[in-house]
Amino acid sequence: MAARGPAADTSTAATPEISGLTADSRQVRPGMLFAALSGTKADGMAYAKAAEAAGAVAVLAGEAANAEGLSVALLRAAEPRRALALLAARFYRAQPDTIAAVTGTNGKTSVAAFLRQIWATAGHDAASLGTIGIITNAGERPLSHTTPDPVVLHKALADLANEGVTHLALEASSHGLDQHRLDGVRFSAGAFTNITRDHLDYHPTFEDYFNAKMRLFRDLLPSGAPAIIDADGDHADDVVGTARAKKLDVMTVGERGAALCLKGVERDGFRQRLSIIYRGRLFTVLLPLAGAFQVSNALVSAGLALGLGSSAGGVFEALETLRGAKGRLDYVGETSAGAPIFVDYAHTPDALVKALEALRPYVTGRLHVVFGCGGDRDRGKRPEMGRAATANADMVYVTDDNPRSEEPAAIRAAIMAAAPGATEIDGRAEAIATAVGNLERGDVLLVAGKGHETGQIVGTKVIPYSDHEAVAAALAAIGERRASHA
Ligand SMILES: CC(=O)N[C@H]1[C@@H](OP(=O)(O)OP(=O)(O)OC[C@H]2O[C@@H](n3ccc(=O)[nH]c3=O)[C@H](O)[C@@H]2O)O[C@H](CO)[C@@H](O)[C@@H]1O[C@H](C)C(=O)N[C@@H](C)C(=O)N[C@H](CCC(=O)O)C(=O)O
Ligand SMILES: Nc1ncnc2c1ncn2[C@@H]1O[C@H](COP(=O)(O)OP(=O)(O)OP(=O)(O)O)[C@@H](O)[C@H]1O
Ligand SMILES: N[C@H](CCC[C@H](N)C(=O)O)C(=O)O
Ligand SMILES: [Mg+2]
Repeated sequence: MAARGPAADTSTAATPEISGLTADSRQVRPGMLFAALSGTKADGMAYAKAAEAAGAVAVLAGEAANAEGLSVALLRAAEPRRALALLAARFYRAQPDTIAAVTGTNGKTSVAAFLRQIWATAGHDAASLGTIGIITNAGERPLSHTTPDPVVLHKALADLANEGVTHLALEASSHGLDQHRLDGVRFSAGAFTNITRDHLDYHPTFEDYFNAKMRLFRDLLPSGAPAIIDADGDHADDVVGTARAKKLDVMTVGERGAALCLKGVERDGFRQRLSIIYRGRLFTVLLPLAGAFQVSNALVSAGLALGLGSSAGGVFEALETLRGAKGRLDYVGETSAGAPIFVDYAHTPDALVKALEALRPYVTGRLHVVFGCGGDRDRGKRPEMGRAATANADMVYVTDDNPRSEEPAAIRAAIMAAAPGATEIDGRAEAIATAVGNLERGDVLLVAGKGHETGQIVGTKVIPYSDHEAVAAALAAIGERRASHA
């Protein structure tokens, strides 16, 4: 391909053939274009010469970039991240025909997983892409980000399309939207779950966080595309306003929903019987998942499928066979006294409240929770999660999540300051073992924050670790049985 991107302004006459694209000088191979991006830690322009030495034939950079010392073509763009994304879209070309994006603080992974299952039930070759990787009818492959950088993303889209995937549900993170990782993706529909506190280490204010999410509706979805919005959360009206301003086909869902209106929910063991009005007709659905939050996620995913043309009968039938995404309120076993244990990915204050509320109906004794907070992430979440745990659980164990570069004891102390009566335990497996050992008949244990993760990030190292395995080991250690299904 020629190096001229749609948003780029070429400053030299040369238009070399480009063999590949990267924003990381360490990944440059001969013939590639190097995008010199200004990031949170470094300025990519500092690596332009290294990229040239490694064989880059063009450098994409911001408008103020200085070509001095560079002998390869320098492309300048007002928004180099966007230009890189558009170049990646042109370079890899193929994308699944139908791509739906879901944004929101919590529920993206779950909605993407549900939509993939609804489409697969309808006979489509469907996939999902996000925090738990890329999942197709044929298998799974991991990703390092919820929303991958544009080069990784567009290569994945082309691979999926070439493998025959026609329907893709993907997660749009606020970092991804803010950093233009999704620009150039041909979206057919979008959805919004909810917005509560998260990522205020990266976004200067909550308003900035909200506005980053709104890029999906304002900048990325084409006019007329379905926009499914959970109407029951705070700020839903502002999202509806943004979507209407772009002339999207707004479908609200939930108790206050106009397109899918939730009329009633009855608990049936760990299942829930839902009464839903759609186009004036009443549908009853037996959802095989626990928790009010999963009802919201099921409605958002159903709205996406319906908005994109699936039949109502097929969609509501598919909801009856949904499986939760891995590590989202996963039942992992129980003690011989019958106290069940769940692993969940709640790592925000609201998610912790919602996960504990989901389990409260099953508790006749005490609700226990083991959790920590990630290092190098929004510090304001720590006291809020401490408060959420003490207000909604009876036994609180504060331990480590992914400490990253931070001192684990300091993270725990910030949570403990807002969690009176909690027990602090150094070491996540130890905390789980203690909590499991304390379970009595009628109790329930929630292990929150790491969900599907298979490693613990300590410093820059990833140590193999899984909450599922830690629970199994804790049960084995006290000679209790582990349930055979998850
Ligand atoms: C804060 C953030 O989002 N950072 C991401 C961003 O890095 P950055 O642009 O700030 O990079 P930087 O380190 O300042 O470097 C600037 C530029 O110099 C380049 N460089 C740097 C060193 C070198 O030797 N050569 C070189 O070319 C870098 O490749 C980069 O392009 O772009 C990088 C390349 O795509 C990402 O790997 C990196 O993700 C970091 C590791 C990260 O942890 N991101 C998380 C917070 C994230 O994105 N999370 C979201 C949301 C999760 C959720 O809520 O679900 C996600 O979508 O996963
Ligand atoms: N609709 C929802 N409302 C509130 N909390 C939710 C909702 N859906 C899921 N949760 C909680 O948030 C956790 C994460 O859910 P999920 O992985 O689906 O969200 P996500 O938006 O993809 O998160 P991440 O940004 O970390 O990728 C769940 O384990 C659960 O505790
Ligand atoms: N995508 C989220 C995941 C957090 C998971 C939690 N285990 C942690 O490490 O804080 C983030 O990067 O903020
Ligand atoms: Mg996710």
